[in-house]
Amino acid sequence: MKIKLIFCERRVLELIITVTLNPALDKTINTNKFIFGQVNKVEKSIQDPGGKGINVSKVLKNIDNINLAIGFIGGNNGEIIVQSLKQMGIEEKFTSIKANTRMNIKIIDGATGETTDLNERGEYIQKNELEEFLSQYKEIVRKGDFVVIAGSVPRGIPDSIYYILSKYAETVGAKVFLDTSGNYLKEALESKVFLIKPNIDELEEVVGKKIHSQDEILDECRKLLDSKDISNICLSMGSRGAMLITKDYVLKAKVPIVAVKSTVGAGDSLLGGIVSYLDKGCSIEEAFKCGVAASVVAVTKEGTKAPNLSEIIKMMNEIQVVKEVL
Ligand SMILES: Nc1ncnc2c1ncn2[C@@H]1O[C@H](COP(=O)(O)OP(=O)(O)OP(=O)(O)O)[C@@H](O)[C@H]1O
Ligand SMILES: O=P(O)(O)OC[C@@]1(O)O[C@H](CO)[C@@H](O)[C@@H]1O
Repeated sequence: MKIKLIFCERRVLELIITVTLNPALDKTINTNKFIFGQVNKVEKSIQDPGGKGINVSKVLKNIDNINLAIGFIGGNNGEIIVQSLKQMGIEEKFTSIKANTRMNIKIIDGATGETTDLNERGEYIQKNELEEFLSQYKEIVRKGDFVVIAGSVPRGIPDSIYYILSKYAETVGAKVFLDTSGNYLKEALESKVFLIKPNIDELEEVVGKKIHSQDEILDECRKLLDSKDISNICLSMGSRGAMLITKDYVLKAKVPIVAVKSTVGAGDSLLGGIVSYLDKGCSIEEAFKCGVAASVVAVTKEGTKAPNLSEIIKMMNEIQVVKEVL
């Protein structure tokens, strides 16, 4: 593992930075059976700090990777998130905003195991708040860093924001890991990105067409890798596992059948596991296996909870990664 000395005023070596512009306090509501349009009895509800970058930070912390969480935070919900991160021992340097950070509701139907997400858009970010964040970002990100940019973007911020952040990282020599969708993803792909983690819907959105088979997935990913400056596409496919596609080969991983408690944050655990093991100096194959294992453990946990190291290592024994040369 790279030795990293922290912080924040004087930091010496490389760092993993997670960027969550639109964090959320995730409220998970468990019902025995969720019936739309009727009164539903809540069996249990819990709250977790959430937002995709923050979830990646939680995984990294559990696997012992020092990392710094940044983005926007405000109000009561923001305070709860910051306190939770402190308790977990996660370093943060969020930019304070006037508005309250959003709350996202996750409804779990105990009968089907399905999750329904009600995600708020996130309040407006003021111009001065964005400027403060950008100047802090530029102070923090340095050569050799891993920058994980993930999730949606709150109102008041241009579509080009992830392009701006990624281009800056490229300029200073930091590696970018990106997990977002829509225009934010499309625009960011005009910069150099080390890895993107779309699900099928997000991939279809980027390539502008429906994808029906695995051959088509590989074709479309190869076209994307040829036309953009992306090194790796990690495609998450829910209970069908994941693939990691490069110009030369594809890694395929199936996942075991597990008792699912909540799928929220599974994709973030996949990304977190990959980033963690790459940071420890492992090969992309090992890192991918770690990510897949982390994501499988994540779905067995209630709410938006991150898998821990021993659970991930145990699960890695059950994940087979097959490599096919393209
Ligand atoms: N039902 C499941 N059983 C086992 N593993 C699962 C299941 N659902 C998801 N996973 C694992 O989690 C990974 C990520 O899941 P998914 O493709 O749903 O991510 P996502 O769409 O990015 O989700 P999110 O945005 O909520 O994190 C999958 O590639 C798989 O490894
Ligand atoms: O609205 P976004 O930013 O796309 O997604 C937000 C979110 O659903 O993503 C995480 C799970 O991946 C949750 O913690 C959080 O509520």
